[in-house]
Amino acid sequence: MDDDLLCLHREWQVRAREEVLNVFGNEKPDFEGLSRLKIVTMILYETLRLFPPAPIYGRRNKDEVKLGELSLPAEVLLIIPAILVHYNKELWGEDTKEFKPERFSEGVSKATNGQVSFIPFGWGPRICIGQNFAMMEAKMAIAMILQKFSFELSPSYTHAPVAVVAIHPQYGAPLLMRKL
Ligand code: HEM
Repeated sequence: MDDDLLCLHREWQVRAREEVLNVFGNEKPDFEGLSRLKIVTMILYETLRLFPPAPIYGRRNKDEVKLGELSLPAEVLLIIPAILVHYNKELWGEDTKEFKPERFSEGVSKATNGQVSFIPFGWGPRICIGQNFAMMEAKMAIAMILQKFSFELSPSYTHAPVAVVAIHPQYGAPLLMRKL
């Protein structure tokens, strides 16, 4: 999904490549450098907002709990619609459907005004244990691709995100890669 969005928004592909080349040149990305990638991180967050791989997930409350005016008996299955939260206009503004990595230019808490409105990895004590690993892995893959290739969507691409367990492009995302 990230590569697709960088094809559709070439200006962000250019900005991300500039950053990657500034930080690593043609050297292999290392952990310290990956932590300094700001533009790439903004792009990743915005991609996770628009296309959260886990669009909904469930939680079961162990004991009876009061939630605002609701009283939930024990063992109720709660479905958390992360994708609806990510597209909520009250939380994100009228441009919620647009790809705008600049929302995250000052980090997640600024982008969300301190609310729990960005939840691609869940939230609270059971937040995804692999989130840092997943972010590092994605940054490394993107950095290595950006160092060596420019890319655009193949004309055969059809935009058809589908959720079967995780959100992914239904017909794949064929890219045309050009060696730099
Ligand atoms: C982009 C990649 C990933 C996304 C979007 C993601 C998303 C999530 C979400 C939403 C949850 C919470 C589910 C719930 O509350 O029911 C979760 C939990 C979890 N994730 Fe991930 N995840 C990702 C990558 C990974 C990776 C790479 C690992 C392992 C290396 C991992 C391991 C786990 C584990 C073990 C839990 C359960 C934590 C617990 O219940 O205490 N995830 N993940």
